Amino acid sequence: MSADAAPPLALTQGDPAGIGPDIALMTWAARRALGLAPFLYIGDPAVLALRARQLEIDVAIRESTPQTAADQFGSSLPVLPIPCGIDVVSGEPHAETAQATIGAIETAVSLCLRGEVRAVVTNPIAKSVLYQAGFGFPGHTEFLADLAQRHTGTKCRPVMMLAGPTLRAVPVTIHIPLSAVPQALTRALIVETCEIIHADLKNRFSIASPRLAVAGLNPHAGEGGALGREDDEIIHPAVMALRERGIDAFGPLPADTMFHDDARRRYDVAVCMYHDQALIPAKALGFDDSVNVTLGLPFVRTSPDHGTAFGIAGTGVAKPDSLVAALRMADEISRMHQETH
Ligand SMILES: NC(=O)C1=CN([C@@H]2O[C@H](COP(=O)(O)OP(=O)(O)OC[C@H]3O[C@@H](n4cnc5c(N)ncnc54)[C@H](O)[C@@H]3O)[C@@H](O)[C@H]2O)C=CC1
Ligand SMILES: NCC(=O)COP(=O)(O)O
Repeated sequence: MSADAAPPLALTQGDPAGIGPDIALMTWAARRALGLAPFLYIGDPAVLALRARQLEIDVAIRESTPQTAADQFGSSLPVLPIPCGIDVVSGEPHAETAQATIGAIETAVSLCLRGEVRAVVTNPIAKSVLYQAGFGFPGHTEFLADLAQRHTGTKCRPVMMLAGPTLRAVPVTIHIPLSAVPQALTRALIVETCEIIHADLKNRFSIASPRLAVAGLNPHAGEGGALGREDDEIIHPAVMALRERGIDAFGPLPADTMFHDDARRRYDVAVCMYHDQALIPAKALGFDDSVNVTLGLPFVRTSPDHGTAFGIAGTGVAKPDSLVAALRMADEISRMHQETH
């Protein structure tokens, strides 16, 4: 790395049988046209080489470190090697690769907390594959918070936000069954989530006075209690508490009418009560270019909004756009963060 160059971004492999390697290769191939910041790929060079042949992408794959990646990025794809230990077949996930997948994430976080990379960008993992290998977290979001906590000794509460050109949306509860949502929703959880959103929209997204639109849980936000009591008894008091703390939160809003074009102009983020309430509008409005960004972490983490897409891995059909958006967002936020520290 030349003396004045910023550290690279870290890009984890994700599930090696998924489209992570495809979109990483496509993104690297378009790096000049897109004006992308250098990234260091953390994963198995053999998987990448095989996928490049399948996709007919002409690329030199070069073993690298955070210190050498930025200089190499123009002429080759820099890789910090973490071998998978088996021959990976596109589209055929295998529990034996789980340790390498997890290892790539752990390595990226360690490097980031040591300042050797600027941000962590993760390719998609298949949760079920990792669960088979004993992975004890619902997804990256919770795992990254645990890693941060282990490194820093400070409690960390992560918040998932899907951010696209026309909508930012946060699910207050994430990967839990729908039937568990009403029990999980508490006034304290909503308030804490909104405080983290408010702080990060100001500090990381430069929104001076973020407006938080809080969704109801039940149809018509409970219709005065006739269609459920959580809206009046949990969500409304949470919104009041937030307003008392000076946060511009409003709601609970009927969720069916808060995502149309005019409604979205009235807020900076939609705070939703469960996974699909947030992710359906986010992906419907911007599947190709939305980014999954984790708020509340002591480092910057972004990810494409989509999953492993095993059915199209190795075919050339996968679009790299959401990964490109995730890399751009990680670059912007981490540069801003460096300037203010
Ligand atoms: N950040 C992460 O690690 C995420 C991981 N997942 C995991 O991914 C796995 C598969 O999940 P699914 O629900 O099937 O969602 P998915 O996003 O992998 O696929 C849904 C549909 O979109 C298509 N698709 C996805 N990405 C695409 C791209 N870049 N270009 C073109 N088409 C694309 C797929 O071919 C499929 O038809 C699951 O195990 C899930 O846990 C899902 C979302 C995020
Ligand atoms: N549905 C979003 C998703 O699964 C991403 O989760 P995470 O791995 O970023 O926690």
